[in-house]
Amino acid sequence: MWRKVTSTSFSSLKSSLFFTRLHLQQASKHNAASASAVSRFATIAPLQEKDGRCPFITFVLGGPGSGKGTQCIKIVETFGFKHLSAGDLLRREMVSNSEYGSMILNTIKEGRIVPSEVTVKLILKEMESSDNHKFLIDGFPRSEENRIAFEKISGAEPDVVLFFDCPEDEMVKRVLSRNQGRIDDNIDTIKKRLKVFEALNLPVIDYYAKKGKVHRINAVGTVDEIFEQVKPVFKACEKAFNRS
Ligand SMILES: Nc1ncnc2c1ncn2[C@@H]1O[C@H](COP(=O)(O)OP(=O)(O)OP(=O)(O)O)[C@@H](O)[C@H]1O
Ligand SMILES: O=c1ccn([C@@H]2O[C@H](COP(=O)(O)O)[C@@H](O)[C@H]2O)c(=O)[nH]1
Ligand SMILES: [Mg+2]
Repeated sequence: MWRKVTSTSFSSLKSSLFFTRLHLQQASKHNAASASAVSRFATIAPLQEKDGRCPFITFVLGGPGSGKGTQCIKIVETFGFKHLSAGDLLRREMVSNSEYGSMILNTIKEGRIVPSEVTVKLILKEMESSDNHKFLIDGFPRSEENRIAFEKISGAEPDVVLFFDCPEDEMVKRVLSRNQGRIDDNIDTIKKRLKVFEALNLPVIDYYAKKGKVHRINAVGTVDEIFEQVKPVFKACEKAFNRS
């Protein structure tokens, strides 16, 4: 549970983040009590502080093959985040004898989006069990429904949203040469993923852009060139990393 801030020396950024979260958490409690839509999440608890520090949450968004995972590895090395790829969590769940296994397999094959209930549960479980309090949530939220579910259940909003903006032909080229044996790295599924990205994921980016949280990264160039655009985003947040 977030602790109430009493000091007046906090920066406006910090207090606005805190009060956004407090507001969301209060809204979450209210909604959990009153809205049946949320009742199916009842077994998931809102995010807790870790060692007196608020979780620092980054959503890493961009189309298929835009380089999210590649840049997350570099962010982890430089800034010490915990990287949670929603796609990786779903693939792990799929091969773990889970009741959701065949549903996840079929959904990924079709390039569609797994129900929020499943994905949010997996993400929050990983966040709760991590010693880290700085998270890169890669490839999530995929839709407004995902976003609303995450905010309601966790009681938190992202501090930062990275958007890797990449032309479609470059994304297709990268995915087709990825060679990691993914069942969705074929031209038919890629076309579907691109459509889903445009229809459902861009509205999430628009939503956070209106809140001033989106950092657009030009995802064309070498991995190092792209990381040069990413670095200042987190350098500017270093004070916020350890807020309580
Ligand atoms: N800047 C770059 N230039 C060329 N290739 C790149 C670049 N960044 C990543 N790649 C390569 O493109 C492929 C896709 O990258 P990555 O897996 O990071 O994308 P992603 O956004 O995580 O994709 P997905 O949403 O499908 O998981 C990988 O093979 C990666 O090595
Ligand atoms: O929040 C999520 C994330 C992913 N999926 C499904 O997994 C695949 C692959 O995701 P990557 O981020 O490219 O690894 C995606 O196309 C979706 O089918 C999801 O449903 N929800
Ligand atoms: Mg990825």
